[in-house]
Amino acid sequence: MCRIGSIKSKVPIQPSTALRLMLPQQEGHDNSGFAMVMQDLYGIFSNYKDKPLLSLACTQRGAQLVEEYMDAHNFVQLAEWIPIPDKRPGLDIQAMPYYIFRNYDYPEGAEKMTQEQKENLLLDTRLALRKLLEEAGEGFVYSFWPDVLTLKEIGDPRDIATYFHLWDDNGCLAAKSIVAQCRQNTNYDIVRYAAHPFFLQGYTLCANGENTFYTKNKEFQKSLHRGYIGFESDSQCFLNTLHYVHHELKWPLTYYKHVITPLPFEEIEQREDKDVLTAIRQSLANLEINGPNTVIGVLPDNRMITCCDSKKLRPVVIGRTDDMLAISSEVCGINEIMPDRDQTKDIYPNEREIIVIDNELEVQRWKQ
Ligand SMILES: NC(=O)CC[C@H](N)C(=O)O
Repeated sequence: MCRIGSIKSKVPIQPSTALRLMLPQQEGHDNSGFAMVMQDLYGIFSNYKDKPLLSLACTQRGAQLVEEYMDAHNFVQLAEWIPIPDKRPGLDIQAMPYYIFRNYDYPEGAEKMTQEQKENLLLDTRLALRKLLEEAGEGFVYSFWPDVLTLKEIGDPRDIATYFHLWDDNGCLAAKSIVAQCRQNTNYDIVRYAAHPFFLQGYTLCANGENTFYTKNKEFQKSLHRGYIGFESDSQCFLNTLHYVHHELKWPLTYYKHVITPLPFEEIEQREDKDVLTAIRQSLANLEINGPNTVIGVLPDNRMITCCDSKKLRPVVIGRTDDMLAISSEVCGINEIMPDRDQTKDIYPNEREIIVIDNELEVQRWKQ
């Protein structure tokens, strides 16, 4: 069983806090993937919050291919962070030669584009870079979006942090939102793209569990949107459905839960909104999920969410102080980073709700 965790804070935090949240939970994963997505960035990217940030891991040739592509498509490089790794012997990490985090200015003429056109440009650019690197076997690209940084690796999270100097708290990387996952592979090959969280057009998501409707979800999703690709982990289906319901159909977020874990027909019959709920069940049955699962997500407006499968077969807990809130598979992670919080205020979400944390750290519980 993987472990998932996230922190939303009023003051910027560094990755070491997210690692301290995750490490006490290490019994639950097998070093098959560690990743984190940082959003609402401070540190070295603070002056470029509105400019798209590319996160990739590649070879030297891969870096060259990306540069050529970006030049040819008139993206102008603004700022860059290329970590100089700590290569001490004995670290459990399957590192790539280069990690590149680079802000670009939009191509000329982008100021006339609508928000939707810009979002499509960024997605299409990421997909094109992914294809380029994949075909050449020279690297991986994880996100290309303003104010979002993704780091993915295979190995022991503690060693990965050492490799990237994340224990040093040197102020380079800081954010008000971090989502992290330590993976236990229950799917197929161990590959970088399978490390959660996954990212798509402002939506971030990681999961703990199994989606036994993976094949059904995947076949349907492939026909819905060009961004629904890869499927290296069954959990990517949760992200695609979140994006589809909220971004493509533009439905209120509450319907996400009704799509992935609909109420039983007997319960729907008792509800005032039974026509809508029945229509959803009938038309989007292929997006229902099954199996034990908990997910943590972040929306384009930076709200953070969590919800569980319909039987609550995977744990999750939320703890908070005045300035910081954390979601975690296990309470021991929260105890580590917030030992002095009021534990009586911890929230254990139930199987029929979505928890939404807004940017003031107010917690809303939306009953399905
Ligand atoms: N152990 C887990 O929770 C695994 C999550 C998911 N099934 C994956 O392999 O990516």
